[in-house]
Formats: sequence, C-alpha cells, structure tokens
Amino acid sequence: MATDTLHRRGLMFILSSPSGAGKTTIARRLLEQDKEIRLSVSVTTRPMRPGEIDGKDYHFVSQAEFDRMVEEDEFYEWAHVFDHCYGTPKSQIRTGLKAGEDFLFDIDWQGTQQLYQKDQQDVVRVFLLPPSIEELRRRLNGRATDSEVVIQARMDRARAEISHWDGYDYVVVNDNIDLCFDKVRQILEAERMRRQRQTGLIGFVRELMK
Ligand SMILES: Nc1ncnc2c1ncn2[C@@H]1O[C@H](COP(=O)(O)OP(=O)(O)OP(=O)(O)O)[C@@H](O)[C@H]1O
Ligand SMILES: Nc1nc2c(ncn2[C@@H]2O[C@H](COP(=O)(O)O)[C@@H](O)[C@H]2O)c(=O)[nH]1
Repeated sequence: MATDTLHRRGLMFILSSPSGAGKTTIARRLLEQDKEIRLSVSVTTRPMRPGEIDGKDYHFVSQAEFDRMVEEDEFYEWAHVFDHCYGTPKSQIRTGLKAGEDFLFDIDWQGTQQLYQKDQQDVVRVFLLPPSIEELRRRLNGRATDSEVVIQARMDRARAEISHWDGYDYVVVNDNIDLCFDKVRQILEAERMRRQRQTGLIGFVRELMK
C-alpha cells in the first residue's frame, strides 16, 4: 500500500467561470460556511474595487513587483487576464497542502491548466456557467464595480472562456444561487470522501478486516 495514502493530502479546489457568472459569490459563501477550506489569495496588478481588502481578496501589487515575483519564480501559476496580471503565490499554499489543508482557488482556465499539469491528483476543477449571456451582462452591470468599457471587454471574452468548459471535472449552472452553492458544496464533500483524503482510513479498514 502506498505510504502517501496514510496521510491526508490537501485538495486544490478550483472555481472558474466567465467573469460575472458568480464564482466569487460562491467562493465567499463556501469560505464562510466551511472552516476546513482556505482561500488561495492571488496577487494581481489590477486596481482594487470598492469593498475589496488588500491581503484578503487579493494582494494588490505594482507591475514592477509582479515582474519581480515572476523573475524569482514565486508563483505556482500566473496569467494575463483582462489586461492585468494575476498569479497564485507559492508561499501560502505550499506548507498548507503538505499539512493536508484544502485550498480554494478563484482562477481562470489558464491558471487551472497550469495547476492541473503540476498536480493532477489533488486538483478538482469546477466550472460555473451563467444561465444565459443576457443574465451574465445583467450581473456584471448589477455588480457596478467596473466601467462600461471593462464590462464590455469581459462580455467580449465570455464566449472564449465558456469554450474551455470541457477542461473541467464538474460543470454547474449558476441560475439559483442557493442551488448552485449546494451543488458546489456537495462536490467538495464528495471529493473529500475519496480514499486518499481521509485521515486514518487505512487503519480503520485494517481494523475492520482483522
Ligand atoms: N445566482 C445568482 N443570481 C443572481 N445574481 C448573482 C448570482 N450569482 C452571483 N450573482 C451576482 O452577480 C454579480 C457577479 O458575481 P461575482 O462577482 O461573484 O462573479 P465572478 O464570477 O466572481 O466575476 P469575476 O470573474 O469578474 O470576479 C454579483 O453582483 C453577484 O451578487
Ligand atoms: N490564472 C489566474 N487567474 C486568476 C487569478 N486570480 C484571479 N484570476 C481570474 O482573473 C479573472 C478576473 O478576476 P477579477 O477579480 O479581476 O474579476 C477571473 O476569471 C479570476 O478567476 C490567479 O491567481 N491566476
């Protein structure tokens, strides 16, 4: 029996979607209700939105600082998204994953691919779809955090983002927020029940088989 199955391995639980489909909303609710999962706080060069907190929602940095971090290989993955740079810093998750902690990633498909290539066994990829393109625009407008130019750029990119839907393990339509949240939570719970995620399972099974 492989020795690594004796230790619980942390999950890398990824939520992706076209911009505005609702992944941040679902992620926040999950983090509130599930104390066993932590957010991987990304680094970004985009300006802070009203209500966002530096260090909690993102680490907001200058382009020069982001470039330095790339140069010094401080990212698990990073990508250009909507004219800005976004990246997952290695520092916070490296130790946590080793210790068996679960991490939530709100990242795009480019980041998802990079994480999956590095660690297929521990990555769970969930993609959220909006119920319609019209509703996606309504949500971006309703959020009222971005200019019309920024919203249009995100809408222009939505179809391209959606085209990556088949690169995910699970796809959930975010129509009703409560139903969508329940489904995402069920996926997380089911993935936690996998053999290699359960601390002490092997010992327990051995006892049963004595
Ligand atoms: N099921 C839903 N029904 C109605 N409104 C929703 C639903 N889910 C999210 N919203 C609203 O849609 C807006 C966009 O949601 P959110 O910011 O979570 O999207 P996002 O996918 O994280 O976008 P981005 O990629 O730009 O960060 C928010 O105002 C949010 O309250
Ligand atoms: N590849 C990565 N993508 C990321 C990361 N952090 C966020 N994102 C994605 O960027 C867009 C835009 O986000 P917004 O907060 O400006 O609306 C969205 O799809 C995020 O999921 C990251 O570290 N790496």
